[in-house]
Amino acid sequence: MNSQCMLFADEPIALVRDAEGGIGYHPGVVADDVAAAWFDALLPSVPWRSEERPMYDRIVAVPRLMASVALSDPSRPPCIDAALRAVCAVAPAPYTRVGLNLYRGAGDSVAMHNDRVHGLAPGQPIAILSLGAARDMLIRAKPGGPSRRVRLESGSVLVMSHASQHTHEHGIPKTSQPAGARISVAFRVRLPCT
Ligand SMILES: O=C(O)CCC(=O)C(=O)O
Ligand SMILES: [Fe+2]
Repeated sequence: MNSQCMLFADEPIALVRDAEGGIGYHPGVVADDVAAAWFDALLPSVPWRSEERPMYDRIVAVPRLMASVALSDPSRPPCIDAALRAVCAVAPAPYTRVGLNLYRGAGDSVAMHNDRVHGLAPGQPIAILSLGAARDMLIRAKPGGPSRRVRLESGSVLVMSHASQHTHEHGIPKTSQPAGARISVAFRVRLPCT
């Protein structure tokens, strides 16, 4: 890599622009060894749950494990606080809750969707820290058209504005390439009593 590339290696990449900051990808927010240590700490300590949902005439398992932890929960894993500080360095906000996803391998995914904004504080970002294996995210404007593909590397933070949830969808498709496990840690600002 030449010095020009080195200089800009960790620059944020704007993927979507809007009045609230749009959607941006911040590579290298957390060093690789730190991200790996947080992955190793979260994998066994988070209360992962599997969910089912109806699909046509069947009930199917949601293809990933999920968990949710309040940032005020005294039993939260300590690295959540360290992760919060790292995320606040690029997307400061009064976060209240983290939603975690565990993609066990290449077959785990999340379908294209926007995050439900009901109960989230207007104007506040959603910041997703990636740990473990890199996976691609697709981002597409709601009217349809081409998707933008962004590789979410371990230690990166993807920041999405509240407004962008009305205009764009995002998802993590299954991949035909072998993939190790990945944990995403999504920081959100919930309104009180929702
Ligand atoms: O795992 C990710 O990076 C995305 C997760 C996501 O979109 C969600 O939990 O709503
Ligand atoms: Fe989402």
